[in-house]
Amino acid sequence: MILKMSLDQLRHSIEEKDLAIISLIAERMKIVRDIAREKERQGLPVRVPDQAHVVLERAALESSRLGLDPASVQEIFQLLVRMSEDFQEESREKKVD
Ligand SMILES: C=C(O[C@@H]1C=C(C(=O)O)C=C[C@H]1O)C(=O)O
Repeated sequence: MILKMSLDQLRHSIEEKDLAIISLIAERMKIVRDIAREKERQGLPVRVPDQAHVVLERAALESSRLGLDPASVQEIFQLLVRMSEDFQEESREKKVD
């Protein structure tokens, strides 16, 4: 079925998926904001290497299951974790000022 679609239609399908990915990143960051508040309340550090490791391992496993290159997907998740940690650091810095 996908073979019958024009290049424009296929690119439109990619656009829809790209927008969905961005939406999910925004949802992830909303959860990060709640986690940031809770960790600050409990006096816990922003960066938790063991938890980041769990996230990256899960990404690799799920990627392999779906036939994707795990190392490439892990790179994407490294970026997401960095974005999340940077956001948490910045929100703590803002409270100090
Ligand atoms: C979100 C958290 O904060 C950090 C960011 C993580 C992430 O974005 O997945 C994971 C671990 C922490 O380094 C957390 O502690 O769960």
